[in-house]
Amino acid sequence: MKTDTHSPYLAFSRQTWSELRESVQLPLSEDDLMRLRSMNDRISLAEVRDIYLPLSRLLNLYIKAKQRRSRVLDQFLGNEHHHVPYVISVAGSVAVGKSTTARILKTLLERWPQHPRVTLVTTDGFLYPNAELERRGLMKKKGFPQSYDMRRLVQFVSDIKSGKPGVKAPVYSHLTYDIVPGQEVVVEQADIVIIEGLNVLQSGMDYPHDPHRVFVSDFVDFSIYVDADERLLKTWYVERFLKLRSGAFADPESYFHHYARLSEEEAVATASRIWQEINYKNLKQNILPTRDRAELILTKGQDHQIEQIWLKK
Ligand SMILES: Nc1ncnc2c1ncn2[C@@H]1O[C@H](COP(=O)(O)OP(=O)(O)O)[C@@H](O)[C@H]1O
Ligand SMILES: CC(C)(COP(=O)(O)O)[C@@H](O)C(=O)NCCC(=O)O
Repeated sequence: MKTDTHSPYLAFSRQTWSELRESVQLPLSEDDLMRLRSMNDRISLAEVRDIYLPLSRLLNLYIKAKQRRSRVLDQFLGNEHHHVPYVISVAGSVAVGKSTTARILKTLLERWPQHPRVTLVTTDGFLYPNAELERRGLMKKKGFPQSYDMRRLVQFVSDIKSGKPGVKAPVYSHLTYDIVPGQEVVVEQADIVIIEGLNVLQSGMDYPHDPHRVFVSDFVDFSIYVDADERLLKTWYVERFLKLRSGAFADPESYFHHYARLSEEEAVATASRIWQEINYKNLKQNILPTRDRAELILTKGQDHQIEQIWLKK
């Protein structure tokens, strides 16, 4: 572990961090391993053991401390104890692996007796529907601050943190490339809510078109930023696009059905263009500048291996 007195972060190498797994009392069961494997067969189980397992232990300690603190406050105020979920956010570029990280954390955190109910929410549900984006001339700006109904997202997180029952979030489909009418995720009795999206560390400054004073981060207990070199990000974006081309794009319901007919070379060129014109621009302008607001930064190298961990002191 490196300590630089001027940095707000403690820096861990992969090796030092992985040694912390010794302190984890809940080893992975065969069942956990099966669940993780069925989620994404490219996830390395060594990675789960060395990186994500110690992280789940750290989160478990933070959550228990927060639960104790809120019981003390209720006792002091003479209030009946009410249950409020612990909120974890996961930020980073498109294709860095936010949703995979969020799903691994959900699987691991559910195993702890203090917080078995974990709900996952993605902020893409708060994108404006395509019809509205078209009306505003924003179809090529999906993922940029202007493309989200940020006030609705902030209200959603605020409702969760005020302990409201049955808080609802809209749902986005990567297949139809649009909000799914009538579908919603309901957050009910959750011990932990994981909110994943490229915008979760953004503040009012990032929304000059719609300035607001309350941010998602005001309601988040622990924030994570998943980071990687931009060349790796582009490779992962193109690889995912190629995978979708031979899978989901073949579905006539898919917004990108016409991409299924592209040759491999054409598909790589199309994905590279979308990356360069939309997602890379968004990364540079709106996502990367929020990285240092995170409590924890996971820096990935080749094959999604986490090489460095930065934890705020
Ligand atoms: N830990 C990991 N190990 C192996 N592959 C991964 C890992 N995380 C993500 N991927 C792959 O990288 C691509 C992007 O991941 P995804 O979670 O969809 O990213 P995001 O939600 O940030 O857009 C996907 O093809 C996914 O299978
Ligand atoms: C819906 C998104 C903004 C969000 O990305 P995610 O949270 O899945 O990383 C992104 O996947 C997207 O659609 N970007 C627009 C350009 C593109 O089609 O990739």
